[in-house]
Amino acid sequence: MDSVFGQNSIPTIVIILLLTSLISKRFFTAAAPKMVSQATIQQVKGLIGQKKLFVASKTYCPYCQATLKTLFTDLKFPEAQAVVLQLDTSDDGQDIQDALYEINGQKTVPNIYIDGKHIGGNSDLQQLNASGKLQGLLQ
Ligand SMILES: N[C@@H](CCC(=O)N[C@@H](CS)C(=O)NCC(=O)O)C(=O)O
Repeated sequence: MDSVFGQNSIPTIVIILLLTSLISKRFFTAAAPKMVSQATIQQVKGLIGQKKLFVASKTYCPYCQATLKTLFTDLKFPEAQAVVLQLDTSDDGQDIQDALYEINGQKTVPNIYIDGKHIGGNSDLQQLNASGKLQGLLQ
């Protein structure tokens, strides 16, 4: 019985499969996060644990400004107890952002930690503040 694909169907199917595989590999490779060295990941983990508060920020980011205002202006958290990194103005900012993504799966800034515990972004911080829990965490 003839195949529904007709003659030469097998080579055609093989070529289609190969092309599909090549195209999808290209897409998935482009979407995959950049590889970060273990050394950078360890360095960033060190920065996260260095002080009570860690914020990875960008100077132009309105969510970061809101977070910094809440922490340092409204709640008067002492700047000396915080590590605040401005990723867009530092040479290794992109590496740090990639490492943070590897560590906690968050791609955006601000990327906030308190006592080495991942808080999340600005919306998470504002929720904690609105619920009255943030001040306790910062004590
Ligand atoms: N829902 C997030 C929004 C944060 C956000 O969108 N940040 C932007 C900068 S303003 C960002 O990180 N964009 C990607 C990037 O800069 O790599 C939050 O509340 O923190």
